[in-house]
Amino acid sequence: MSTDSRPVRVGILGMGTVGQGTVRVLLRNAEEITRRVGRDLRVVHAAVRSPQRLQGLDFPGRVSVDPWAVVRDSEVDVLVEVMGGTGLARELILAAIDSGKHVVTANKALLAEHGNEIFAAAQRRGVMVAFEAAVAGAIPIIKAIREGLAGNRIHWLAGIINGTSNYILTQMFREGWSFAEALAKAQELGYAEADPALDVDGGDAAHKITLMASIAFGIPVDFAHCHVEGIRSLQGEDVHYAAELGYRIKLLGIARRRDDGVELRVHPTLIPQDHLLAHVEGPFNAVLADSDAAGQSLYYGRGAGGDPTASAVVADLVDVARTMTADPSNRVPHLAFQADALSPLPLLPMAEVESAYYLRIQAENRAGVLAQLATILAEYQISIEALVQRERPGAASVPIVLLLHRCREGDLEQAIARIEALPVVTAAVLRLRVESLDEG
Ligand SMILES: NC(=O)C1=CN([C@@H]2O[C@H](COP(=O)(O)OP(=O)(O)OC[C@H]3O[C@@H](n4cnc5c(N)ncnc54)[C@H](OP(=O)(O)O)[C@@H]3O)[C@@H](O)[C@H]2O)C=CC1
Ligand SMILES: N[C@@H](CCO)C(=O)O
Repeated sequence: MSTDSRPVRVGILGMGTVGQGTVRVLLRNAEEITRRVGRDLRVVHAAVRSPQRLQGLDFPGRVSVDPWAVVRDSEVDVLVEVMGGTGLARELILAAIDSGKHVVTANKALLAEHGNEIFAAAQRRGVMVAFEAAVAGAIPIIKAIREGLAGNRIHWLAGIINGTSNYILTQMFREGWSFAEALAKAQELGYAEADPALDVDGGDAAHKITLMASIAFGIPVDFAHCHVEGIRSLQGEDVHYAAELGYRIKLLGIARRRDDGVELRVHPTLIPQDHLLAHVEGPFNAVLADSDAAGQSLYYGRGAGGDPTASAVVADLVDVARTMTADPSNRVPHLAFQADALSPLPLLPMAEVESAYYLRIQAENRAGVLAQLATILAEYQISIEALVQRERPGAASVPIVLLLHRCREGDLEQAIARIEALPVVTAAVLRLRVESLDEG
């Protein structure tokens, strides 16, 4: 039992999907939480732009429309930031840290872009910034990597870490919904970001893999060098060709440590259809970690939505409440490694990445085309593993799908430029990466 039995007083910025979920979970599980912490966690003040959003919620504290009122409230010990954005949210969090408040946030965009500044400020002031909810919703992935795998050298992480885009891919390609229908439903269910382009264009997954790379490899947060591609370019025919070749397509975030640097990338990826990750559907997330002692470990759960995200926010509140009286130097470091022991490993450009590839090449429907493609690829020492070409009698052009063995992306890009310049090739080449997700 803690020696300080006073309630820990919580202020919340934002009472939308996550904010309301957090209050609901805190109220519903109050007794269990108190038994775990040894003190009550009590929400005393919340900020929301439209207070009518709180109708129907048995909200126990004060409500302000001005978020600064919560930050400046001397009765607030811990600030939960779940309003989103990277401008005002940054100022509010820095001010809260400056006044000695601990912070819990679900805001991956803010931490991916300003994490180094925020963690440094918290380190100086001796307060905690906890962010379990920022990555993979309910899955305790930050704790798993930062603490559970702390004895390992982590080789790589690969994750389905955007619930909205995984939900859209599932509904489009398994249920036959349109992109617009699936996105609208994801927004209605509270999965999507305020700006859903962040979900479908890969930015949200990039924020998350950037944070995970930092805690896995002990490197500063460097979102600017993360390579990002989303799901908009995917077509039904790619999903079907991939299936024919034995693969499923998922939006993956990948962070891989190499001797010469770190690969950090988000893109649609073909993965073997019998792999566990291939069966992660709807708003669920999963992260596969490959490390030297543990081998491969897989973490699976709900990646978005009010209650699942609240589960992570409340877990962080419990952690903060348990350790807020401890000497700051004895707490778990924000980025898993001691702040003065971060590695300068560079993030590698995509040209240096090695992968297998799927190409869809639209070309004139006549003899000799395949030979031209094979000749160009051979000049870059790129070999073909499999090929799919359907007869389409009478069609002026046909898709040719190639599965390529592993090669350097810079070489492939040069070969693709040569292929696109061929007079027989009628459209831009679609290039997707293929990952076997094998150990090591
Ligand atoms: N939804 C999810 O599944 C997950 C979300 N997150 C992150 O959590 C954060 C919140 O997301 P979510 O709950 O979905 O977002 P919502 O849009 O549902 O809620 C945001 C809340 O913040 C309030 N707000 C925004 N700006 C201000 C302001 N200037 N002053 C006062 N209140 C403000 C809004 O008020 P009003 O309602 O009046 O506009 C609203 O109550 C984001 O950073 C998001 O990326 C993280 C993991 C999962
Ligand atoms: N918009 C995010 C919320 C969870 O971080 C997603 O869909 O995964």
